Amino acid sequence: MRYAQLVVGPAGSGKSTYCSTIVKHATDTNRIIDVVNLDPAAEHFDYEPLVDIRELIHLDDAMEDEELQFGPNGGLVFCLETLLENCDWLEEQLGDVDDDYILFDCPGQIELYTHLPVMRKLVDKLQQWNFRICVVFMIDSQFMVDGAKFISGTMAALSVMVNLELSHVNILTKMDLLSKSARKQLDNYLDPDPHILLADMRNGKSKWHEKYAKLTESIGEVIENFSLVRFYPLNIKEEESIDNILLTIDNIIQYGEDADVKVRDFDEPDPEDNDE
Ligand SMILES: Nc1nc2c(ncn2[C@@H]2O[C@H](COP(=O)(O)OP(=O)(O)OP(=O)(O)O)[C@@H](O)[C@H]2O)c(=O)[nH]1
Ligand SMILES: [Mg+2]
Repeated sequence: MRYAQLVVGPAGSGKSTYCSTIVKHATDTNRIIDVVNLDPAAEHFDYEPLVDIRELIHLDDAMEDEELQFGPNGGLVFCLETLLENCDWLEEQLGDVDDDYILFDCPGQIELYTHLPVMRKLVDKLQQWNFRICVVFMIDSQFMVDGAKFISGTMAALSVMVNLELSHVNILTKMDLLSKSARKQLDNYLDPDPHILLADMRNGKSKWHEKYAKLTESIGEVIENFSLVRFYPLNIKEEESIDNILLTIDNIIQYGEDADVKVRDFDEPDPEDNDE
């Protein structure tokens, strides 16, 4: 088995920062976690990538090509499709290491995860290569501190879940930037209760909310009924917070459990061989 986190989410939500934070935490705790950069337009990140899509194709290649003439978003999709067409390259770069653990730092265009097929296809490839994958959907906590935004963020998370059909964790990033009062507000949502959300939105009493109160209510019920939509806060300034997130994801992809089995097998004395 091999292990992977597919780190996705809107532009600037903190994906690359998360990857470097996890790598550092892993190093400090004697683990090896590598990162693959899948953002063909990336300019800066604080980790040493194991594989970098830009070595295969850079966004500029797609945009500056006289025939292709892509804009930034079409260009990005083109780059990822090129990666899929060259998945032998990716497979070779990844190597074939048993029990390896890799974070895939993805681009920030949300449509890649909500409805385009390209990421889904990449996931299929990774699964063929024996990766057990957890999607890690990052969302900036600063955009989640009122009812309407929370519902909108939740719907985004849901559509990623439905499109990628994988184990899934939602992470609220940049918790260190929240004020005390914003933090309190957010706490009300962490175990999503649509009734709190709705009451909160009704307090706004805008014309729109009056008119669509029923719609909002139904959305609230969908969120509650799915109860899959749960958010884990991450404060990268607190080691314990990072540790909790990693532990949660490790459990989901069953990292360590198989290794335990292997150790046990190994320790079992072989009756045929008394030398070891
Ligand atoms: N204070 C604080 N800043 C953060 C945190 N995470 C990210 N940032 C900042 O937010 C900005 C965007 O972070 P990135 O990690 O580049 O976000 P990204 O999701 O990789 O962005 P794209 O790849 O462009 O989609 C940077 O200036 C980071 O320093 C966090 O947990 N706390
Ligand atoms: Mg990034």
